[in-house]
Amino acid sequence: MTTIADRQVQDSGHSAPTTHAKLAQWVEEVAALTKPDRVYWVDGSQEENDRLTAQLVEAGTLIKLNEEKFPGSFAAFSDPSDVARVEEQTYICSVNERDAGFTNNWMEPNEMKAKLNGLFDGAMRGRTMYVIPFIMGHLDAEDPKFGVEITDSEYVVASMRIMARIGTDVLRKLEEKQSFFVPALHSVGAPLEAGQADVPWPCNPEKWIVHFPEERSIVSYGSGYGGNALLGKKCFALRIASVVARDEGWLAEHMLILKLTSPEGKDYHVAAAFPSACGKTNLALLDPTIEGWKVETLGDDIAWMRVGANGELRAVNPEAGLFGVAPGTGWSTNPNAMRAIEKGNSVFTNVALTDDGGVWWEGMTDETPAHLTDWLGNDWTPESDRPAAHPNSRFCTPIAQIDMLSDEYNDPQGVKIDAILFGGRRKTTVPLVTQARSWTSGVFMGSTLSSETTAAAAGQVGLVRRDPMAMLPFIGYDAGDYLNHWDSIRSHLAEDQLPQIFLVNWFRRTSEGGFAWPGFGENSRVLKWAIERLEGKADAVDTPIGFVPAAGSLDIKGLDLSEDEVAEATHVDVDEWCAELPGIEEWFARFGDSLPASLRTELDELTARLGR
Ligand SMILES: Nc1nc2c(ncn2[C@@H]2O[C@H](COP(=O)(O)OP(=O)(O)OP(=O)(O)O)[C@@H](O)[C@H]2O)c(=O)[nH]1
Ligand SMILES: O=C([O-])CC(=O)C(=O)O
Ligand SMILES: [Mn+2]
Repeated sequence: MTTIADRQVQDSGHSAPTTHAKLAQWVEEVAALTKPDRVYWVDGSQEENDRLTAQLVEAGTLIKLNEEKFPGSFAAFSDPSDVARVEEQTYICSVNERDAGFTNNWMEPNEMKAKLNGLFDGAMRGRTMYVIPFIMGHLDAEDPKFGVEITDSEYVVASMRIMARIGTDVLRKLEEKQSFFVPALHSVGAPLEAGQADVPWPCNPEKWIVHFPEERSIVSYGSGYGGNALLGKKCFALRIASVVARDEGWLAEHMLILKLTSPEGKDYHVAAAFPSACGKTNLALLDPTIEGWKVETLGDDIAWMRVGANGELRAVNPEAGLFGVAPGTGWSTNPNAMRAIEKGNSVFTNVALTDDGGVWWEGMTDETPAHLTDWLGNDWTPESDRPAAHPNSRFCTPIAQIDMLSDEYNDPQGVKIDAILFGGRRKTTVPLVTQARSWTSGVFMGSTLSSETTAAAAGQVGLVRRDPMAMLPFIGYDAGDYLNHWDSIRSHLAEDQLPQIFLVNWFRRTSEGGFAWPGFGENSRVLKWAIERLEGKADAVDTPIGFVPAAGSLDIKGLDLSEDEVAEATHVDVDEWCAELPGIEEWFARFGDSLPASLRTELDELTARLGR
């Protein structure tokens, strides 16, 4: 049988079908180290994807879904130990330890490289080594940001094809100017000895997700899971890009981007940073419940923002797909995501299977199917005492399948950001929405953002931790330098172009324990209030933490909430905020000298306003 790799090598006549000298050399070096059976250059075509996914079905990694219900779609089930990002094993190996900062793990680069060289020696034995040229952002961007991922996982190839622009077009563009590319090396760390049978989800108990910020390179070992293995996403577009952005004067952020049109036909753009599994995809695909307002999607996870010619903040989404949390995504909460998913061409990971070859997860439909195969492959019924889908199960779907995708998604110039939201998952203290008094006060809100941990990362869930700008696991350099960088962006923005900053919390609980705010589509009411603040229309109450909606200023028409219940969601409890202060002091103390003075002043002023 001719393997895919053989065919490609025969077609092109040589093992490195590129005129990019550095790339050819790197591929050769990696092949010599990892010793794969074959090297294959990914072209990104549909035909190639069909072959690869067929191969994955044969290997048992993918299950082909019911073609009528989910055309061209597949389900994958990971090893139960490989279901989320591994922050403990994620490293920023800057030359100086100081530059990794206290929020990152650090190891001396040469020591790390020696360790990785040991692990990668022969790591791809028995497997195919895939070379995936990719770009984050637009091919015709002014300064295109290229990457090349080398991986021994077909699942990664199929997923990267959805999440980024990949393949021959990218390679040709890369060759044109012999451009720089971020080398991103990935192996599942499971070489096959002669005659050894493969498993459906090869991975290694030992995992390393490593970034070399000065070199702008990435090495990932042992995991096949999304954020650990699809290296264009968190590793490149956030950790490495944040370093590039610091050096080049822009921002790489964990933010959704949406376009909002008011009943008067005025367009606004909002970027919002919430930690993993805290509502970005849901807000980005929001179906407004209020009359006359329209939402369109630009991005659901990552925003690259730079200062435009008129001193405005402009954002692009560098990704091409959604890698969304499945549980909680349903016809009642997020119909736009459901419609995009139904169009097919998707890869689902760790969801449950229905008996008719479809997928299901908690919250997808109001009615729970009577029988499922759960993500671990066991029979499942509504009586089972465990979730059918893993809490961090995901759908991976082309962004172009979103009906409400804005045309502006395709504009390499991006969109002008009018408002920035920072949000977290807090049961108490943080009101539904608060407008910052100023840019600096908004940066303070971002820098002290707190949220309960979720299933998106390995480890205990539900612990409150500080998560600056929702970037805690993704800042590729010293966190104090990062806050200083945010602070400094201010001086490049024109006074009349400054985005307004808001702090939001969809997850506050009532005294009875339920959500104080219905969330999802109803969050359009909060967006409306924010925009009306920009327009100078909505009333607000000046509180110690910022401006919150005055009674009656939040549109609750048609909502099954009383004014008292709205007050419970929006009120500022001074005692709760006073109790919050020691934690913020402790958090700031960790920055030492690198904390921007402006944020220290903000905290002092907040403390004074709270009467402490
Ligand atoms: N109560 C409530 N839950 C929400 C709301 N928005 C999202 N969620 C839930 O939060 C979880 C994560 O939502 P997502 O929108 O996928 O989060 P994300 O920030 O895109 O997550 P990542 O992809 O990990 O970065 C899902 O289970 C949602 O159902 C909301 O407004 N209210
Ligand atoms: O990176 C991932 O695996 C998924 C994701 O979007 C996040 O965790 O923020
Ligand atoms: Mn994310």
